[in-house]
Amino acid sequence: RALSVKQHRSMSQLKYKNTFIYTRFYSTSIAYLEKERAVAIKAVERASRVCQAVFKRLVTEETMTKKDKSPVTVADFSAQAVVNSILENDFPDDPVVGEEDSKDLQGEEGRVLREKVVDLVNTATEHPMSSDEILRAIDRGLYAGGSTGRHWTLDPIDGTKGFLRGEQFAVCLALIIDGRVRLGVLGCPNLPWDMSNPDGERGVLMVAVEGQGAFQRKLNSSSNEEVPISVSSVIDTKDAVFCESVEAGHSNHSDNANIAKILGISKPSVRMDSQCKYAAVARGNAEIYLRLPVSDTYVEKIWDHGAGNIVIHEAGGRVADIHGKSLDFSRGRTLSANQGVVAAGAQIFDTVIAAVQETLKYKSQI
Ligand SMILES: Nc1ncnc2c1ncn2[C@@H]1O[C@H](COP(=O)(O)O)[C@@H](O)[C@H]1OP(=O)(O)O
Ligand SMILES: [Mg+2]
Ligand SMILES: [Mg+2]
Ligand SMILES: [Mg+2]
Repeated sequence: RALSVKQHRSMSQLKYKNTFIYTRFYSTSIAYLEKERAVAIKAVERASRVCQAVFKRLVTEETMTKKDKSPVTVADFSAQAVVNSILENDFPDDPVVGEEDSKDLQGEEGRVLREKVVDLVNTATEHPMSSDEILRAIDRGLYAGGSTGRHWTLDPIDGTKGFLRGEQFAVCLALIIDGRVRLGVLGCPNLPWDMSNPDGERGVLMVAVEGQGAFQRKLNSSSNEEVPISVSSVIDTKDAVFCESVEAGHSNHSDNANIAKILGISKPSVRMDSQCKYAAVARGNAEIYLRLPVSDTYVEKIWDHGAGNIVIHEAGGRVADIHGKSLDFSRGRTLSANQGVVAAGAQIFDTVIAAVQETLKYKSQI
């Protein structure tokens, strides 16, 4: 699985010159998820471009409100349609667990929004799509998920609130096989390429396949160059920086601050929307991601953590819930077996979980 690109290429030539023996060898152990990786990158790149176009043209005009009061824009629907139609084309048998559905785009009530979505999607697809085809593509995301077989999970825009503020958001796509995340792509259009130069070039895509490491590449670039990434080498938590949600309604800022105090952290937290927090930890811009639950009833969704989870693992980090338990992607559309999320480099991970436990124990006593 960890063969170099050169080795991959030589095996694929053998595949064409010779017969099934090589084909089988190639497909099971050499090119593990090679096609899926390329297609997922293409899909996330296209969807990211759609989101950026929407931000330029539409964000300030109009947003709509979902029942749960989260803002949903024409970009969420368009990006889901774009990714799902690319996946359908290359992997017609793969179901998708996607965040959005077409309900709000249907009938006379949905007409205005639907027309905008149709317009936008057709700027990003190779072949024009009809309105019905677009609604159907969005609803390919209704799959229930589960512990067997393969399915994708998609958050067409994670961090809608960040997107609307012109700050961080991410297009997140992951492939789950038999209940485990095997491939993840994070498109982060507003993330600076170099954090030490925040006003410089923006747009990062991170990609990870199980056993192959994590990489970043420039989004919106003709270059396919990929750079390996790894988590920070900081081993003393007092030198660490932690990141958390901007929205206090998504993660408990005061619990997060207590944990930081126990860890001896003196630097202020980095507040960032979306799975860009995983990206920041994966390339060592921050050491820890804390997502302490704000309520006992909120259940995290698989599309909010799938891609980030594998990018962190492949960059040398670990991810678990507040009890130190790995995230279980086999339960369906949600992470119903888990509560909250903690991510950090492998070397400091156990120390961070211990601080989380201490904070929670103290809270339960008062
Ligand atoms: N009470 C909650 N606890 C944790 N996450 C939440 C909560 N409510 C919404 N979210 C989700 O948090 C994610 C954004 O996280 P962040 O603030 O870290 O960027 C969104 O996907 C959002 O889902 P939704 O799209 O359903 O609103
Ligand atoms: Mg949402
Ligand atoms: Mg989300
Ligand atoms: Mg979303």
